[in-house]
Amino acid sequence: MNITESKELKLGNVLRRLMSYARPYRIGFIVALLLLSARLVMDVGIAAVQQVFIDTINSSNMDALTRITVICAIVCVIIIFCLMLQHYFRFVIQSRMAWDIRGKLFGKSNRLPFQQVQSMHSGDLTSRNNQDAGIAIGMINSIVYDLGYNLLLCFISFLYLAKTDVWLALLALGSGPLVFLSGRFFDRRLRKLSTEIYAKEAELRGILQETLQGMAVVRAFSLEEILLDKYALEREKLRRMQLRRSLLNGLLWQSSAFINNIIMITCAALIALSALKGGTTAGGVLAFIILMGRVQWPFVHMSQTWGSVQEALGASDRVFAILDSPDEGNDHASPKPGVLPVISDEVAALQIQNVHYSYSSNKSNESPLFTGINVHIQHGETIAVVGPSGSGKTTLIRLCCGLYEPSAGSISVYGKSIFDQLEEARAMITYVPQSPYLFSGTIRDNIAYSSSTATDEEIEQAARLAGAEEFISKLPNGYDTLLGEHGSTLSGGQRQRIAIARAFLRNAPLLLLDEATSALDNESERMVQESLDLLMKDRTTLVIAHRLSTVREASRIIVLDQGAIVEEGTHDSLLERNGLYAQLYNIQFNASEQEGNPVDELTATFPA
Ligand SMILES: Nc1ncnc2c1ncn2[C@@H]1O[C@H](COP(=O)(O)OP(=O)(O)OP(=O)(O)O)[C@@H](O)[C@H]1O
Repeated sequence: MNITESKELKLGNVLRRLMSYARPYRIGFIVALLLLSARLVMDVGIAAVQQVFIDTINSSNMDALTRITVICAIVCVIIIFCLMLQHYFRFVIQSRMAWDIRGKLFGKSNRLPFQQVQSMHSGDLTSRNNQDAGIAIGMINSIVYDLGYNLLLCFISFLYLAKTDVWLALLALGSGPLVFLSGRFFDRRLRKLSTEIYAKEAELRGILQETLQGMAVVRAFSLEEILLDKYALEREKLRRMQLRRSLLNGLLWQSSAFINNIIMITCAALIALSALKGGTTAGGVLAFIILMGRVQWPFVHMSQTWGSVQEALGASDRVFAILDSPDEGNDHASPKPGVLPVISDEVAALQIQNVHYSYSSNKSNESPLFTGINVHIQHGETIAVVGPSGSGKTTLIRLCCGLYEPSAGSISVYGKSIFDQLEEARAMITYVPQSPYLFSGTIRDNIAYSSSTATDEEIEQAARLAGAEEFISKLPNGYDTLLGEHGSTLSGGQRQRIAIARAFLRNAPLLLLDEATSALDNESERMVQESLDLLMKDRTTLVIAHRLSTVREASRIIVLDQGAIVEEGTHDSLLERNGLYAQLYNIQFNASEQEGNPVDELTATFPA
């Protein structure tokens, strides 16, 4: 199932699943429900007390009046204390449940197939985690506490009314289902509209997020107006949807209130008539009218809050669409850090066998990128992948990391299948992407992400090997310097060296490297390249190569074109062959030499 198309789940199913989040807090949940009975005493008691007050005033009994007043005051204080406690319990439990479901969503987002996450906007995932999860948990609490309480109130009030006039009590009760059913006409529309509104809100959040992240480009290209218009257009669509939802909610509320009021007036007139005939006292009429409201209220409340329940169901559908998605790979065992298979020359370091892959899930629409690609790398080899832009170099590396799942074929790392033994296979890999991703936090944390058990000495050793020590020591707090978002307070070369330090610390036997093409100044370029050379030493490496030096020194070069390996060999043999590789080489380097610019082996880049 595509995550973005949420499936409508049955109400019972949603409630059961959401209630499972209350299980760890069941004692507090029950205590909160018991404390709620204080409100029941207040709501039913107030009618009884008013009846007694009026009848006592009519009989002019001053002693009884004083006694009742004092008892009422004491009971009131106790009730208020219980309700405060109930409110506290309810808040704590609700926030813990929301915390738990958000934690589950966060964990799940990290295990979803990479391609699925790529197809979603990060703003959408953020919305599901923050807003939708909160709304879903809020619904379950409001159903259990408010609806549960109101139904109990209805039952007790009904018993009290039946004591006065059983037929009128039944009439008041009978109006309830009528009120509730009148609102059901709007259910489906409200739920569908709510799902659409949450998706649109997520989209808007995404636009905002993207604009903030790309602020430098926005300013440099003066995109402010264009983006504002785009935002305003989507905002207007959202406003209209919200307006439609509010109209539907208004209709739902008013239709239930209308039926309720008609029945209320009829019953009030009939009980007043009964009092005139001596059937009850003035206090009895007052108590009857108050309690009749209590009997009808749960249905009115249910009918009106049913709209909110439909909205919350829309949010729940979006939350469960994530939680119900299968994890990436077929390996559902927990990771076993540090359990590396024995490396032997008999087992290929990387074996890509007959792999087929297409970005489109609907294969008839788009021709596949790979149709049976084979790569075999022995331990210790360095294989450079070159090819024109869009030929499939990055996709190949991502397939090796298990980020994408091929439609056919197999990939194994040191004998471990990347799909059936994903965690074990990944433990053998270090992936250094073209643009390093740094998290907010300290430099130390950022290096340590690749090994949860690393000591400070090991982290510093990794930084030293990556040539990062010098600039880190000049920072105000050294390794404990806090980085800005995505490491924005560091230069491009410094960020790359932190990423290389991470790779040293991980110390996995297979290095998957996407060489950076971004222009660094010659000095930074040289330093980064030296660190990378050191990293590649004694490791098996599959590198998307851009530097001439990397390509020249590779044990083998694979030339990709439109998803197929069109040439394979060493630098000299491929030049001799005079095919695509020689063509790419000549465009870049011969031309530059002919123009009188000698090629710098370290910094010269291969075309992509
Ligand atoms: N997420 C994606 N969804 C759909 N198509 C994609 C996606 N990523 C890449 N492609 C397509 O797959 C093909 C190969 O892309 P890939 O990024 O692997 O090429 P590349 O050789 O690494 O290119 P470059 O050197 O420009 O980085 C391209 O045609 C590209 O448009």
